[in-house]
Amino acid sequence: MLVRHGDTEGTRVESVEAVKAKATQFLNQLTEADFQHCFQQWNSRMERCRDRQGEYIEGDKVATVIGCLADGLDNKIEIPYEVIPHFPRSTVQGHVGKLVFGHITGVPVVCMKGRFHYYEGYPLWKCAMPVRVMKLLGVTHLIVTNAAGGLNANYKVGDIMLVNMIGYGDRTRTQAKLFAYFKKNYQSCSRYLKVPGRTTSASGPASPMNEAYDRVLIDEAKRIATQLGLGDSVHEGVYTCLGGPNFETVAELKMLSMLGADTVGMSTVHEVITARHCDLTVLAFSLVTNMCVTSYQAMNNPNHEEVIDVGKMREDVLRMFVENIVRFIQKSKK
Ligand SMILES: O=P(O)(O)O[C@H]1O[C@H](CO)[C@@H](O)[C@H]1O
Ligand code: HPA
Repeated sequence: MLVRHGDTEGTRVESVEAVKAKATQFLNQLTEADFQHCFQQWNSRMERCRDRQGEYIEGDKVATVIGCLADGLDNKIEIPYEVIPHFPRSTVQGHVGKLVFGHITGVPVVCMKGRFHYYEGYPLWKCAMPVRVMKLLGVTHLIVTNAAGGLNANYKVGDIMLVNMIGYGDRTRTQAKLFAYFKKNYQSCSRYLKVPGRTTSASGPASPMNEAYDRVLIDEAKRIATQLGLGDSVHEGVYTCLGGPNFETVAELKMLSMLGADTVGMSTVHEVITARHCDLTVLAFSLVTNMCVTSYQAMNNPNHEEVIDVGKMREDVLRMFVENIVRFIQKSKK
């Protein structure tokens, strides 16, 4: 919910109607050109955005991209994507298509019920546009979730994998190679996103995407997992995004596996690139909804219904997990 949070006047929550009116008015001011401009001249644009934002939003917000969580928010306000000017529409089965504002343990959050995928026909910049909107609304942290196929043989259906594309000690050489491979893709991805290219020296540690996934949040999420008794089912690994909408072939999965990927899906990467570009702190995790089939003989192909079912099955765990993470973010800001 767009609330004045921890402000000096002691007003924690405005009336729901007042907040809704302001949010709608604010979103109505945004034009497609605004978003295009955001991508092209980010720095100066952000100054203006900050000014606008200051008109009615103060304090810190947390955003999550996790559908089920939206249902349990306190003081919920739902804004269907259709009423938000220039917003894409959800076309994927199981993706409802609403921005939901509310609170998690007293912390103001905005959730997306339904995200946008490249395979729906949207350009990547448009798939990631909600992240820009969140930034404009004052969001500071983005918790991105996805349903994904498990490539790592140690994973099981229902497990959680905290995304850590690269770096940090326990990476293998294969994963370092994978990063080099992805770095190239980031650069071409950036072009689609209309983000000014980020160049890196051949040998340098380089791209800001190295720290895309916040180390403090990853470590805290692991600690929370242990505390919640989820220890064995929570991992840290490499997420890969392919274009979809088809599930991957055995050959593709073998290749990804050899490159060191641990989960595979069809989202998240462009959202995270965008979030980092507008300086949001990011935590991302995959829910392993199916194990990838890497044998031509296997008969158990993945399907979207299975993905939705496993998502539902793990809803309570995900909610608990995210609530604790949000609580930590809030505490760490004080
Ligand atoms: O990445 P999210 O949106 O969680 O969804 C995943 O699940 C769908 C496949 O069933 C694909 O859209 C894939 O990307
Ligand atoms: O196996 C998968 N592949 C791609 N995307 C997915 N989303 C859920 N499972 C999968």
